[in-house]
Amino acid sequence: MAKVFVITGPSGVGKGTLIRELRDRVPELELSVSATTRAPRPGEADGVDYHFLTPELFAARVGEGAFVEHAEYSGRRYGTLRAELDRRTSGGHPVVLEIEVQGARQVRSAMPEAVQIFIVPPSTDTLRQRLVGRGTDDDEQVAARLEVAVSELAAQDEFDYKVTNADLETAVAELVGIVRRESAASAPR
Ligand SMILES: Nc1ncnc2c1ncn2[C@@H]1O[C@H](COP(=O)(O)OP(=O)(O)OP(=O)(O)O)[C@@H](O)[C@H]1O
Ligand SMILES: Nc1nc2c(ncn2[C@@H]2O[C@H](COP(=O)(O)O)[C@@H](O)[C@H]2O)c(=O)[nH]1
Repeated sequence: MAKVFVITGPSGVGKGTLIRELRDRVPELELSVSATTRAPRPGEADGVDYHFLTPELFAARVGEGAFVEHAEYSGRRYGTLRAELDRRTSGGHPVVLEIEVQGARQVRSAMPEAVQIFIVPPSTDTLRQRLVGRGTDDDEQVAARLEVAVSELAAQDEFDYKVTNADLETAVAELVGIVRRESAASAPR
């Protein structure tokens, strides 16, 4: 069985950046591409960064039971399509999901064997600086994301692992260690 890793934590903490670096070092690690109703950012491509769905199509897919988990975040919908996850796990390679905390909880119920990792920012100030520095969200969106971050940070002890993303290299090395250790532990002998 393919090992599933959930990487969660507040928006702007560096989940996407860490996963890119992690996949450079663990090339067999597959990324499950999420679905969302938010608009693509400059440079984002459909099917690569997200499956971009209209609100109507997303709702229809929810009705069909097509999602493993889904959640509303900052006024938009996000979710993991069962078909996407099945396709990624079918090769037997480890798979990573990058999702917010409500979705991570749903995955914990549906797939208790999945390894859940919470990424912690060095401080709330640093989180704000990263969100602002990324330049993808206006002031109102940054404030909304920081408000959600407060409750997400309060949930960090629910997760199997906590990794602080202060120095990028240190955090990536920690993630590589977790993925390699957990994958080896579940490999057939
Ligand atoms: N260790 C780090 N040190 C400094 N900057 C970082 C570090 N990790 C990530 N960043 C920067 O922080 C910003 C946010 O990172 P990223 O987009 O990866 O966050 P995210 O958690 O994936 O956000 P979202 O959940 O909104 O997708 C980016 O500009 C990224 O370059
Ligand atoms: N529950 C889910 N959350 C997801 C999924 N894909 C991404 N996300 C999370 O949403 C927020 C906002 O993302 P952004 O791309 O608009 O910055 C962030 O925390 C993501 O991790 C998903 O499939 N399910």
